Amino acid sequence: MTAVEARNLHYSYNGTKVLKDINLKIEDGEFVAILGPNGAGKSTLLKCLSGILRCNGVYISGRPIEKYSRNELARLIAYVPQRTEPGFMTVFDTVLLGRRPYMGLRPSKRDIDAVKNSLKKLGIEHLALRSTRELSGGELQKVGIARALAQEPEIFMFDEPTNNLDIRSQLEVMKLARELSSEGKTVIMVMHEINLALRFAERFVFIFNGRVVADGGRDILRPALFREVYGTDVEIGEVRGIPVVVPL
Ligand SMILES: Nc1ncnc2c1ncn2[C@@H]1O[C@H](COP(=O)(O)OP(=O)(O)OP(=O)(O)O)[C@@H](O)[C@H]1O
Repeated sequence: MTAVEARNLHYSYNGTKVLKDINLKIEDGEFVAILGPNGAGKSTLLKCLSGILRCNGVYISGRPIEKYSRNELARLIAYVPQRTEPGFMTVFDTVLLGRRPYMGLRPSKRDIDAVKNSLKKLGIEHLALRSTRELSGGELQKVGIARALAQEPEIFMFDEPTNNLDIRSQLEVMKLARELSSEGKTVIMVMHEINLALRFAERFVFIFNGRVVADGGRDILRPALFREVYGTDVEIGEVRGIPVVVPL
């Protein structure tokens, strides 16, 4: 079934059009990387698809996004922003916020367990009682991802989740995303690290000047596409069977 769909999606900020006629159909369990240069409209697209920005033409499981209540949407979609803002709460309580769509006045054992499991998955249990104001950029990034896991949604939308992460943590996050997708969750990830995208995602959507200019599997990744979208020459090779893009 189609998890997320955009039909003739347009979006403007103060009269300036940044998304133009976007048509996309993302199926349940797909792992899609959204790629493209700075300012192309990737984050805006993710915000439209997640309901953070109100746009016409977004459908979640075949139903217009505006027909869902906030709570319904929060059970379906977890959106992880580019930057998780630090606050006065502990890491544990911040991740517990992901349980809000399910929680009554007090967290249940199920809520607590979901938080503990998410912290464990991200390898940050030792930070549970630290204030989020005392974390490094990468640690904070992991807190944002843990909060999304605790939310137990059907669809994950990540905006550059590997930002601030060291190479080992980058791999862990990408493996986690692939695991989610193999469990049937839909993963939509805005990212710049083309080689990580190539290795882990199964579909690539390139945004350029607010439009989808390419959409497909590894076979669409040709040097001509990189020249068109990024204005740079690349060579596409392979290491241990994994495709690698090298800018020249
Ligand atoms: N809140 C806003 N108000 C006005 N213009 C905005 C706003 N947010 C983004 N823009 C503009 O919209 C365009 C698309 O921005 P967006 O953040 O979607 O790009 P992006 O592809 O995610 O870029 P990056 O890779 O640099 O994160 C840019 O020209 C940006 O300056």
